[in-house]
Amino acid sequence: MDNLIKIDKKTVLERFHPIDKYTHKGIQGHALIVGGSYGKIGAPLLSAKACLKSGAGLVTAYIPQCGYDILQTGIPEVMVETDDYPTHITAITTEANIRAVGLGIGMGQHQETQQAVFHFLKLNTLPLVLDADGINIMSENKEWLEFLPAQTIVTPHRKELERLIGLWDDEADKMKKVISFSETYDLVVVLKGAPTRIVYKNNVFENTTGNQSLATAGSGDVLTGIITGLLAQSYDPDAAAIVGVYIHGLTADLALPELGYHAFVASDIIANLGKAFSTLYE
Ligand SMILES: NC(=O)C1=CN([C@@H]2O[C@H](COP(=O)(O)OP(=O)(O)OC[C@H]3O[C@@H](n4cnc5c(N)ncnc54)[C@H](O)[C@@H]3O)[C@@H](O)[C@H]2O)[C@@H](O)CC1
Ligand SMILES: Nc1ncnc2c1ncn2[C@@H]1O[C@H](COP(=O)(O)OP(=O)(O)O)[C@@H](O)[C@H]1O
Ligand SMILES: [Mg+2]
Repeated sequence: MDNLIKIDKKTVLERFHPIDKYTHKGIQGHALIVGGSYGKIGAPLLSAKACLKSGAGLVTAYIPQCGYDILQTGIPEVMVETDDYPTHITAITTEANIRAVGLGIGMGQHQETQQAVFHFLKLNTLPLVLDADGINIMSENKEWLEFLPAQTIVTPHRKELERLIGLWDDEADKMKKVISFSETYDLVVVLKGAPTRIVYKNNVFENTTGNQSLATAGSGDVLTGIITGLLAQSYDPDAAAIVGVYIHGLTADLALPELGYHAFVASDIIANLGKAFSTLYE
């Protein structure tokens, strides 16, 4: 592919914003993570934690009631707003001062949740990351794609991509379809996999970090949190996606000597975020 740009340390440093000595949490930005359902509260927990540990100044998680104690205990630094319903999301309310939203992880696709997404999208103008059930709900209601703000980031894995754009013949056909989809709706498409590729405006970026340790539950939920955290820090959406996938993959490379391929879990991505970001200051 002739327009392919490798995401290496140099590409990332061209887009990375070191944290200013005199910043404060207001400047670092307030992110909102929306997701979770009964049995899948771990997804917004992992995502919100990763978001905060990627430099966002404040993080609020919007979850169903059943996740309240889990979130507050699992990560006390994150603020929590709960839906009126116990097991799934039925409305999505955003507070003032939110700068970026990550939506869909562990959320399920209940009919009431789909309606909540519809009403949210009709009013929302904030930068947005859509993952997991956020993507699946758009696949069920393709006419809602029109409501996505310009440069919304979507982060499908292979199966989610298939639901969103339909089947492709081969790799070249897939890339052609994704480029056309990205242009039609002005989306930054993060094609998660080995390797992860990012498609935006006819540019294709390919990540150089990461390994098979990332094939573990919740690793995509963590990526959504990282990218949303960068968006809240006012990164351009394509830059947030590029820096986010590089740092996410790097955590697995840094952890490899200690954890190997088997014992690495999504929480280890979060545990290694500090080391990964620190390499950008060397
Ligand atoms: N602890 C938690 O709360 C977790 C919640 N999760 C949530 O569970 C929901 C379902 O997500 P899933 O992705 O598991 O379900 P999906 O049904 O969307 O995707 C999984 C299916 O896709 C297939 N597949 C094919 N190629 C794939 C690829 N490259 N990567 C991943 N899968 C591929 C798998 O074999 C499987 O059949 C989402 O809302 C997600 O956020 C998961 O992230 C797991 C952890
Ligand atoms: N073999 C692999 N090599 C590199 N990265 C991988 C591999 N398998 C999975 N990943 C990464 O792990 C993440 C998995 O995301 P996803 O399937 O959404 O997980 P989940 O929904 O469980 O959170 C993606 O960022 C993907 O690129
Ligand atoms: Mg996922």
